Amino acid sequence: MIIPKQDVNYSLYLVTDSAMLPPGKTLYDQVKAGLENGVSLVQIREKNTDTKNFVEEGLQIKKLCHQFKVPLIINDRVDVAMAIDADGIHVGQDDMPVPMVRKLLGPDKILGWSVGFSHEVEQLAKWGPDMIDYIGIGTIFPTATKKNLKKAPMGPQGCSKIITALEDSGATWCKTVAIGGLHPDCIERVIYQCNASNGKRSLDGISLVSDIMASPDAATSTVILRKIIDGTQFKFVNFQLSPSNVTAADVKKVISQVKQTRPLVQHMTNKVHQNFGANVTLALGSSPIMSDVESEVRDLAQIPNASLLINTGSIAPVTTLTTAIKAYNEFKRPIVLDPVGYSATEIRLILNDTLLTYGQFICIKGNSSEILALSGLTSSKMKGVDATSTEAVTKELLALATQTVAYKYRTYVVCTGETDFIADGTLSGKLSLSTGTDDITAKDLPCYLVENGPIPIMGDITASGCSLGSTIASLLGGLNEDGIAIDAIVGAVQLYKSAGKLASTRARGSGSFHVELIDALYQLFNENKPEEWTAKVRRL
Ligand SMILES: Cc1ncc(COP(=O)(O)OP(=O)(O)O)c(N)n1
Ligand SMILES: Cc1ncsc1CCOP(=O)(O)O
Ligand SMILES: [Mg+2]
Repeated sequence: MIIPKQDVNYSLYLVTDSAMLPPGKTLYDQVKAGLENGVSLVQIREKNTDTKNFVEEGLQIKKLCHQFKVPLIINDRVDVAMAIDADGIHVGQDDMPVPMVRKLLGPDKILGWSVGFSHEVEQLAKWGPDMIDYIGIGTIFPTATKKNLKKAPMGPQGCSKIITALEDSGATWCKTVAIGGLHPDCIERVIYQCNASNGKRSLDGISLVSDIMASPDAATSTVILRKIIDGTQFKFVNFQLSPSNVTAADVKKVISQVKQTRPLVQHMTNKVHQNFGANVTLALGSSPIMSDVESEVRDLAQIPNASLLINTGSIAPVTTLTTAIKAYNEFKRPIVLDPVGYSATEIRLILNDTLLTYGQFICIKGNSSEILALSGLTSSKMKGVDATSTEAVTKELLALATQTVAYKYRTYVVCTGETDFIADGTLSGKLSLSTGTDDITAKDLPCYLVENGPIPIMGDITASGCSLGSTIASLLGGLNEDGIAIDAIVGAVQLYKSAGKLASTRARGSGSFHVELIDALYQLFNENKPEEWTAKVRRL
C-alpha cells in the first residue's frame, strides 16, 4: 500500500476507460494529466482487454500513481489486482461476493462496492468495519459510459437516501463517492444536495470517467474539477444567500432595487395563470414574458435581472423545461418552482421530480398538500408531537414539512395557506465534502411565519396562488449583487398577503377582487412602506 487505507483521499476519483480516449492520447497520458492536476484516486476499469494487457497496463499505471502517492484500484478483476499487488479492488453487486474478495485481498487493501439502493447499505453494518472501505453510489445522472444500467438514475435525492441509510445503519466508517454523469455543470449541486438527514455527513468524493478520459485536454478538465471540488460555497445565484432578520427596512431595500432594475420575469406557466400573472408582474414594476420556446431560453437567461418561474400546472415538454433550468442555472439567475398538484397524479409527480433532479431552484412554492407530499412526512410521523390543539399540530407539521423540503433540496421553500411558512435550507450556500451540514437538520433551519388572518376570497379567483409565484420571481429577479434572497422571498409573501387583505376589504365580489388585487399590489409596491403592511412576519 502506498498510503494507509484510512488516509485515502476520495475527493476526485478517476475511473479509466480506454474505449473513449480522444485521438492521439493514451490511457497513460490521460491518467498522468489527471494525477498532475489533482486526481486523488485511480481505478482501472477495462471491460474488453485481454488479461495479459490488463496486467501490463496495471503495472504501468500503478507505478505512475505511486509517483503521486495515489492508490490504484482495479475494477472487477480480483486476479489482476492480486497479480500486480494493486492497492485495492472495486466490485459491484453482480461481481465476486464481497466476503470472498476480502478474504483473497487481506485486511489492508481498499475494498469498494457499488450501491444503487438504500436497502443494500444494511449489509455493510452486518459485515462490520473490516469489510468495505467505500461505496460508489450510482448512477446519479444518465451516462453513456456504463451500458445496460439496471436502474433509472437516482439523482441527488436518491444519493442522499443512501447516505442517510448509511448513517441510520451505523456504518459510519464507510466512505462514499457518487458516480454517473458527473460533469462540472452539476458537481457543485451534487455535493451541495447529497447529505445525510442527520446533518452528519455528505459525500467524500466525486468519481467519474468521461469528463477526464474523453477530454482532449485532460489537464485543464482536471483543474476545473479540482477547483469545483475544493470550493466552499455554491453560489448558484448572483445575489446573497446570507441569513437575515427580514426587517421592514430590508424589504423596503428589496423593493427599491426592483424599481431600479425592472426584472424580466419569464413565466413557463399554465394557461389560466398567464394573463393574471403577467398583470401582477407589471404591477410590481417588472416585465413579464410568457414564453416556453426552447430556442430562446438561453438568450433570456442572459438578460441582467432575468428570473424564471416554472409552474407545472400545464405540462410543458420536459426537455424545454430542463433546457431552461440549465440555462438559468448556468447564468446564475433565480428559478422559482411551483409544483402544481405534486403527487396528485403519477405524471405530475414524475415531471416535478425530474425538474428537481436536473436543477438548483432558489425557491419552491407550493400549497400545504404539495409541500407535505414533497416532504415525505406523513401524519404518523407527527405522533408524539406535544401540542394542545389540532391547530397547533397542523402548524407544527406544516413548519416541519416546509423545513424538510428546504433541507432536502437545499433551497428556500414557501408553503402557502392561512399562515404562510418560509424555510431557508440554503445554509448560505455552504459546500463541503464529508462534513455534511455540520449536524444541522431540517428542524434547525430558519423558518418564518407570515400571518394576516383568513382571506377566504383568495380561493374564489383563478391563479391567486400561482401569482404569488410571479411576485416571488419578480422580487428575486430584481435583487442586486448585494441583495439578500430571504428578504425578497419573505417580502414577496408579506406584500402579496397584505395586498390580498387590502383588496378583500375593497372588493364587492370575486370579479372585482381580481382587479382590486392588482390595484393593491400596485399601490403597496409603489408606496413601498412595508412597515405599514397588515401581514406580519415572525420567526418560529
Ligand atoms: C467508484 C465506482 N463506483 C461504481 C462502479 C461500478 O461498478 P459495477 O457496478 O461493478 O460496474 P462496472 O464498473 O464493473 O461496470 C465503479 N466501477 N466504480
Ligand atoms: C462505472 C460506472 N458505474 C456507474 S456509472 C459509471 C460510469 C460513469 O461514467 P461517466 O463519469 O462518464 O458518466
Ligand atoms: Mg463491476
